[in-house]
Parts: sequence; structure tokens; C-alpha cells
Amino acid sequence: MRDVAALELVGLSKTFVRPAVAGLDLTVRAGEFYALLGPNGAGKTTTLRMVAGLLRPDAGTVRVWGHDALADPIAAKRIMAWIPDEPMIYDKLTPLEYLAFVAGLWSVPNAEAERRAAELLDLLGLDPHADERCEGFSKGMRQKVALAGALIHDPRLIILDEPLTGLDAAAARLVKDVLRARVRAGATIIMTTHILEVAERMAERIGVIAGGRLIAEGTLEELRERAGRSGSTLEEVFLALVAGEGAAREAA
Ligand SMILES: Nc1ncnc2c1ncn2[C@@H]1O[C@H](COP(=O)(O)OP(=O)(O)OP(=O)(O)O)[C@@H](O)[C@H]1O
Repeated sequence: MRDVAALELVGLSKTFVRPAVAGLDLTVRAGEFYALLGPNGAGKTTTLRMVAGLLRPDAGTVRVWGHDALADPIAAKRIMAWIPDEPMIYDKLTPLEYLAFVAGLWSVPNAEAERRAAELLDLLGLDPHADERCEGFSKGMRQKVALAGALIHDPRLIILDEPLTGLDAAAARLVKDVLRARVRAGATIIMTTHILEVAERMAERIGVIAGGRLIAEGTLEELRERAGRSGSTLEEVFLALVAGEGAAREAA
């Protein structure tokens, strides 16, 4: 399995009124931390929703660790986690109850589920609230509960849409630490973010999407070279790449 990509998208397409994702080819290697960047409306969320099985592509293929996610969605979902930008949790449950519920959906054995729940609540600083109902929780606490729920079945591929939006500095630090630890333990992460510093610091490779296509990809150094901006910040590189793509599309 070593050479199998964690995620492979080929020719992925989805049109609403206009094309949102337009023949996207993207490969994320096993064990990497990959950041997906792009301007508003670039097609990032639409892409991830198709990977997570929430939206049917018009064309293209999605492979998750070699499993065809369209033909065999259950096999793909078993090994991945999807954390949307506004995750849903059950207000009437406590974090402990919620984690037990989600673990049950994934058939995680009870003792293992309890061990993982205790570990995640501890890592995310939710311990003191483990037995309080989620209904009174702040946005950041809810996001952390949702993240814990998404990790309870120990997914190999973790897909997050803007996971740090709305988190205070301490919560963002905890979430980043948990994600880094997952990658160290062998998981693969794909994350969209508009916080370019986060992509710069955390991601091994960065993909830039514009107009539903991948316009550039690589390490920060490779992207700098591509944009002809050695020594620049990711923000400068990103803006140069997106502006270049916009000009090329207008000229076409
Ligand atoms: N359910 C939908 N119905 C109609 N149009 C949609 C729908 N979802 C997305 N779109 C359109 O598809 C395009 C891509 O949207 P998407 O949310 O994937 O972009 P994004 O890169 O995630 O943007 P942002 O950074 O603003 O979150 C946009 O033009 C958007 O208006």
C-alpha cells in the first residue's frame, strides 16, 4: 500500500450554474499534510464535498487509498474523516455521549472507543466539559467536539474545511497540535484555509485552486520559483499566482 495515494482526483467536475470544479486533477500522497488554497469561489469546498461523498460529481473519479469513492463509498468513508467549516453536533448530548454515539456508528469496540474519547477530550482541552450538554458551548468548543467526533474512528485521511476559523489562539494551537500529531502517527491531512501563515507553517505541500482547476502545486519553495518570487511570503506568491491565472483566463 506504500505507493498508493491517500487521495487521487482525476478529471473531477461539477457545474452548478457555472462550472465550480472543472476537470480537477489532484494527488495527495500518503502521510503528507496538504493545504488547499484558493480565492473565494475557487471550488475548494465543492471539491471536498465530492470527496466526502456529499455531492455527486458530474464527471471524474475519486480514489481514497485506492478505493473508488463513487463506486464503493462505504469503503472510502471508513478510512476518512470530513470536518466541514460549520460542523453539526447533537446539542442534547454531552461530548462523552456524542463521542460514544459516533464511535458506535463506526463500530469501534467499546473499550477502544472509551480510550480514544478520553484521549481526544484531554488533547483538545474538553475534559472539564466532558459531561456538560453541548447546547451551551461556544463555537470553538463545538468545533473541537466535532473534530474529536471525526477522529474517533482513527481515520487515515482527514479532510478539513477551514478548521481554524473562529477559534481563539489557544484553541487554534490545540487543534494544530492534534493535527500535527495525527500526521506524525501516519495519517494524511488535507485542509483548506484562508490563513496563509497556517499553510506556510504546517503544510508540506500546497495546492492552489482557481476557477475549479489546480493552477499550481508544490512546496512553498517550489511555488516561489513558479511565481518567480524567491524569498517571498506565501501571501505574495499566492496573490501572484492567482493574478497570473486571472490574466491568462481573460486573455483566452
Ligand atoms: N449548492 C450550490 N449551488 C449553486 N452554486 C454553488 C453551490 N455550491 C457552490 N456553488 C458555487 O460554486 C462555486 C465554488 O464554490 P465553493 O464553495 O466550492 O468555493 P470555495 O473555493 O470553497 O470558496 P470559499 O473560499 O469562499 O469558501 C461558487 O461560484 C459557488 O457560488
